[in-house]
Amino acid sequence: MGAFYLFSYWFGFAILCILLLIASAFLGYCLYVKYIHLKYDHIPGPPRDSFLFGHAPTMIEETRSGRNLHDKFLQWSEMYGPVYRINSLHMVIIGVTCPEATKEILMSPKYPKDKLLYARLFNLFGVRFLGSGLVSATNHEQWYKQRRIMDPAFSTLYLRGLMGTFNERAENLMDELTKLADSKKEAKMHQLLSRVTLDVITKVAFGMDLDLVNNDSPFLKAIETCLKGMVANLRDLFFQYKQKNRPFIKEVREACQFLRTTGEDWISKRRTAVQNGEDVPKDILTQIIKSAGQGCDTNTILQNCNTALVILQFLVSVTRGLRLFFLLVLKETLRLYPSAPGLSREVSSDITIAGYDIPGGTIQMFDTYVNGRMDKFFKDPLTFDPDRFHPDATKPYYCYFPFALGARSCLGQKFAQMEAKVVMAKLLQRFDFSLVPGQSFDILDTGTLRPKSGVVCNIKHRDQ
Ligand code: HEM
Repeated sequence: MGAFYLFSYWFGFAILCILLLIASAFLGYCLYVKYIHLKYDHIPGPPRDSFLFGHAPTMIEETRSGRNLHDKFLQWSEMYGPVYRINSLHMVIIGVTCPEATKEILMSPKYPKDKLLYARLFNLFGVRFLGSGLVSATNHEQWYKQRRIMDPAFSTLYLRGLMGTFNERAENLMDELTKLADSKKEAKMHQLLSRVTLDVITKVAFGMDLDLVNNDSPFLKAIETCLKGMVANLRDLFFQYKQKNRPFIKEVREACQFLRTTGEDWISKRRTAVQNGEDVPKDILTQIIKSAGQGCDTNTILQNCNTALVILQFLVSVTRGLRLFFLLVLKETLRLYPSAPGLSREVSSDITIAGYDIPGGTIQMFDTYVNGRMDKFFKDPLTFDPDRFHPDATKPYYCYFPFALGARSCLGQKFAQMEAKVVMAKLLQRFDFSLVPGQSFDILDTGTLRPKSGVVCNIKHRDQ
């Protein structure tokens, strides 16, 4: 009996000590959060939803209810000025719409991509996702090594040689549209364009004939699922710990694994073929394997191929102004509907932006969607006017960056433009489009932005 009492006494004591420890750790953490608030509260910002979670509940709710989070950032930028503060736990992100700061920070390699966001792309719920590929590498040396390997495969000269493939894939889409126009059936343009985009990259980059315009492929679903998982994981720090998300997390892991093994398989077959001197397609993968030489492992190539595939879900919304001059239309479309609107950088030392002293160690966030819709940068910002980008018009000054800026700008910019040019030229020459009533210009925020109602169109042959 005595032993039992003694055990209960010590057990109770141990529990009490543990509780006290947890309480003091929590108190210490709260004090730290308070210190962070004091350190940054001279920077304007919306009222926090809660002491601990800061603005995270608002952001999670925006995402959960299907609204575009970037509209919230736009609202905050308009209310609080060129720099505003977002808190979440002990972390602070500064939203910036000051052109001088945008120029300084995005154009200089001195400010790396931030680890908080980009390191979360390394793994997705425990399965390797983008690794330290081009988009997600935060270490400059590591990034530079890879970019040097990838650059030649995305040069204008090299891409011009792939024009035949661009054309051939775009023709598949035209055939499908011809069928729809003949049978007077509606065309789900967003879906079709997503498919042709992926079709082009898998052919141009990996020499694969998936013909996604006419066939379903687990590939499409896997990429969609990974993208969804990526956004959920980025926007809600506790997403993976919530019981109700378990089935979805399992799906994401499987999708990630599927992309990885498929990519590994394609790459290792091609490496072997190149090493054996076999006749291989003159595509981007061959170019990368050759320029990487022996020093580049499958992993490095794979993580960049995965990156490219995920990125290719970015789609230009070709809903308006189809008959206007191509490049201006494309630029104006990306002003209002940028596919990848947000960028962030880590600023390790103190900096002054628009008169506000910002302590070192913060993350600065730049948003081309927000800038593009502010009337301090673009007159009547919601009016679609391609002439804003006319060569004679004043160029936007560091307030327009749909392909990012500086060294870390989009590697695939020329690729995307070339592809859009081929597809749009064919579309314009051959068909007339009218939106099916009920379609809106609303945006679906899935990390990348896309048209919410799918751009369903009635199409007619142009000569009819
Ligand atoms: C309309 C189409 C596209 C848009 C709007 C776009 C936009 C962007 C943006 C904003 C970034 C910077 C991302 C960040 O810093 O987090 C980026 C990076 C990148 N993009 Fe694109 N992109 C497009 C198409 C493509 C295509 C077709 C490819 C490849 C085939 C591609 C490959 C890349 C790569 C590899 C990076 C990382 C570059 C680096 O850090 O060195 N993109 N893109």
